[in-house]
Formats: sequence, structure tokens, C-alpha cells
Amino acid sequence: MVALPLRLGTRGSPLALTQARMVRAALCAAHGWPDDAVIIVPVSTSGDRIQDRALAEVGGKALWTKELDRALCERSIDLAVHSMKDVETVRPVEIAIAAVLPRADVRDRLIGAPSFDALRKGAVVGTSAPRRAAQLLRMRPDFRIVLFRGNVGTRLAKLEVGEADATLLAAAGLERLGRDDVGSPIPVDMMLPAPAQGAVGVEVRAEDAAVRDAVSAINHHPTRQAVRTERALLYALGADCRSPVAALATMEGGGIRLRAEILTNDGSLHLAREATLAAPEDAASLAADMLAEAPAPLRSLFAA
Ligand SMILES: NCc1[nH]cc(CCC(=O)O)c1CC(=O)O
Repeated sequence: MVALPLRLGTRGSPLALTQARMVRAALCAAHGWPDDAVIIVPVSTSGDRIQDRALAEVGGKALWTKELDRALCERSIDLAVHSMKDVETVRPVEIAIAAVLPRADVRDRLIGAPSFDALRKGAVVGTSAPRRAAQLLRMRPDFRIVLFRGNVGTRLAKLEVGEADATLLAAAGLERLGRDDVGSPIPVDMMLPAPAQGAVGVEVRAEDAAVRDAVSAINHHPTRQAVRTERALLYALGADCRSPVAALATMEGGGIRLRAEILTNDGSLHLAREATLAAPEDAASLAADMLAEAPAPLRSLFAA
């Protein structure tokens, strides 16, 4: 039996807190616990504090996880909730992903214009994601990309005051914040999402068998497999948060369909492939094929 209450660590942004409440609700429903069996503990991360530079420049995804990792290892929390999109592919051995919630809408939404075609020549698009910038420039080399950081609310406010003509945000985050009224979803064939977009994960101390078991009750296996596959591709590419990579795995008839795309930052070179895999680890062979086929300037962006 697991000792209650469980302390669930999270970033303090409105989206992170919403996701923490989703995890709490799922755990309490699965085990018949009262709401106060899970205490939400907001932890401030470097990623939340640094707002003026692209994360890729200042230390990458670890900025979102470092403080929560430490709190977990120091036992000041028992669980940590993350947007899996923001979690590095290699995790500390002391930490295990115990559950992934059912995936939300994986698409990006375009906000500020009904479609890309509707945006004028030279339109300014705000984003800080290398993937989104590269995909936008591939489609529309005339776009001017400006750095847009901060949480979802901040980015919408920047758009509101005219810092850009349009921006892209994950449908999943907007929906969770009750803002799915803004923008329009972009089909995945037009814009393949980031690896693990739309998936929320729960991490625990690897040695904490009782907590790990309790949390595994809320794991959604198909989402977990998809996230594993997309993260295995990232790992095999030697990609980090600076690398423009898109990937989407879907479970189809016992197999895993993996679509993947790599691009140069200016979108001038890109390679898209898809494969049906028997297991998540097989993503490594698709990654190897892609690197073998990629022209040198594209291949050189990856460390593999
Ligand atoms: N990089 C920030 C981030 N991390 C996860 C989400 C959205 C939620 C999700 O993908 O699960 C967002 C915001 C965005 O990209 O619009």
C-alpha cells in the first residue's frame, strides 16, 4: 500500500497546474481516494524564470525538469507531472516515467489568421520552437519569425498587442486551458507536430515501487507506446531541443505507424519519412535511414 497523501510536483504555469489537477483527478478516480490524497506542489523552474531568450540557447529542456527532478530525488515530492514534449530523451536513472495520460489533440493551431494563405507576404509569425519556425519557413520563406516565449496566456497577449501577425500553439494546451476557441487546427499532413505533443506524463522515483504501482493504474498504454516511439526516434537522431524534428506515432492494427520529419532551421532542406514498426525501439532504424539519406547540411544538425 502506498502512503498518502502523495505530493505531486508541477511547474506553476496555468497549463502545468491544470495538467496536475488532471493527474490528481485520474489517480483519485482510479483508486477511490478523496481529493486531498494528492497534494499539488508548485515548483518554480529556470524555464519559467528565463523569458527573454530562446530556451534552445540557454540550456534546453532541462530547464523545465531540473528543479522537479531534484525535488523528486530529495523526496520533497513523490510524483512530478510534465508535458512529455518538454522532457529530455535521456532521464536520470533514479527517475522513471510511471504513467502517460491519454493523448489530447496532437495538432498545432494557427492563431491570428484563418490559414497560412491568408497571411500577407512577409507576415511576422511569433514562435520560439525551432520545429515550428523551420516548418513555417519551408512553407512560406517570406515569413519573418520572431521569438515568442512565455506561457500560453503571455503568447496570446503578445499577439493581441500586435507583436506578431500570427502564432502557433499546441491544440492540447489551449484545450486544457479552455481556450480551444482561439485559432484553427492545422492538419498533421501540413504540419507534423513535435514528438510527444499532447501527452502528459507522470514521473516517480524508480525505487519507489508502491508509488510506481499506484501511478501505473492511470497509464494509457497506446499513448505511452506512441510517446516511447517518438522519443526513441529523437534519441536515435541525436536530436536536442535545437533540432527541428517532428514526429507522430499512431497505433494501427497491432503495428506502430511512425511519421517523421527533419529540417534545417531555415526550412530550405527537409526530409520526411514514414514506417510501420513492430516496437517503439524500431524507431532507431527509421532514424538511421533518414540520416543516411539526408543531404550533408541537414545531417550535420544531428549528433548521431
Ligand atoms: N513548449 C511548451 C509547451 N509544452 C507543452 C505544450 C502544450 C501541451 C502539450 O503539447 O501537451 C506547450 C505549449 C505549446 O507548444 O503551445
